[in-house]
Amino acid sequence: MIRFENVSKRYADGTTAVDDLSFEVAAGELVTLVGPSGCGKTTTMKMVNRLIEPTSGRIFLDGEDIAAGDPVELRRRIGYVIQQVGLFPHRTVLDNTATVPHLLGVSRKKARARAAELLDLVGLDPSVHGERYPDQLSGGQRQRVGVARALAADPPVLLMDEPFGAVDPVVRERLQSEFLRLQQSVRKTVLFVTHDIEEAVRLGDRIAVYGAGRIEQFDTPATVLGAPSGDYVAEFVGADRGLKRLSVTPIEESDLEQPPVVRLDDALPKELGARWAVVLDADGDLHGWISEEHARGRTGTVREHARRMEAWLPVGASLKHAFATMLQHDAGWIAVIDEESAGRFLGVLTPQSLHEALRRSTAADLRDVPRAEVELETVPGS
Ligand SMILES: Nc1ncnc2c1ncn2[C@@H]1O[C@H](COP(=O)(O)OP(=O)(O)OP(=O)(O)O)[C@@H](O)[C@H]1O
Repeated sequence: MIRFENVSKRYADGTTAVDDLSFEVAAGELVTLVGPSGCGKTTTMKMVNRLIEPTSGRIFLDGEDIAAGDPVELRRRIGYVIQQVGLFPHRTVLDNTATVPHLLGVSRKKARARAAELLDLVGLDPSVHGERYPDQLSGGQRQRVGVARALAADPPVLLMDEPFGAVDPVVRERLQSEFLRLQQSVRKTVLFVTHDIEEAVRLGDRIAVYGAGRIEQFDTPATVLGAPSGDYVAEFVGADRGLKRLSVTPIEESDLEQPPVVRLDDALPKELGARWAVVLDADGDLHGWISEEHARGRTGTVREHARRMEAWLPVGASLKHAFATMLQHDAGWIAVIDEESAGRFLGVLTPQSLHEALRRSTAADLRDVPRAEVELETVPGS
């Protein structure tokens, strides 16, 4: 969808901002450009919508060399979100969002109706926030309007330059989750600039890690974290990259252990055969758990002695989420269920299997990377 071919940019004062850059972004892919200040991320992005022209090399959008066409026409196909949102101060939020489609010839009524839908999509209530002016919104709400406005003309490509940089960390995390959810439904081709590695890892299908004017590594978050291409990337992603990797590795069914299982309506067994067992209902759904200590010497049914399960997660949740849940409930294991099939119990994850899962994902992602270059950190407590 977007292809850079040997692109360089030298500014008039001799600064080489981007040096012989070649990469490709697939349709519907979200690529984060991450790196320290001044490494050329913004320059890269602004060459895509021709706010900056390259000194050499070519950029293709959907197979067409962008230098050949009209820049205004080009920008209609590209949404642009920046940190200083740039909303019109004297227009309401709804009008701000409807402006571009209206300029493109959509009737005012239709443009406003679409704007209301988009505000809703980014988590703003059009009937409440739509009639306000930009200075009557919080920073996070203004950023949401920025995203809604960029989507208003339904462009296939979105360029986002530190869009969540100006808000506090809690709001930023919320905006990131909302944006990820939104991207799942709109599937735009996105270039997203950030200097925050956490943000890059969380949002990117792939990450381009920049050194001065060049991409040092361009790969999935899991691979960048599991096998940094060299000292520069290793240092940039941070010494805690093993922990960061937890957040990009989902729990898979094959990671799970199978503990003893008892049914709710069974008679209490004499021995559980383990320190604890999982309790399922007649449909195989998770009910809770029972401990050997609690069951020993007692009679009756499992139901009378079972405890409710607090620590559980759906399959597909991240290993980080699993680890956090274990800590939160002070639990040595957590149950994993299949939400798609109404909560069917699949198995449990322990610190041991969590560590194994991390190893498994590293091995799977890094098939082509020599073993000696793969670094893993152990999970604390395992
Ligand atoms: N108009 C310009 N004239 C001269 N040099 C420029 C110009 N714009 C940017 N530069 C330089 O080009 C280099 C890359 O700048 P760019 O804005 O692309 O970096 P960045 O990675 O986006 O940085 P930041 O994270 O700080 O925004 C920097 O050294 C910058 O000083």
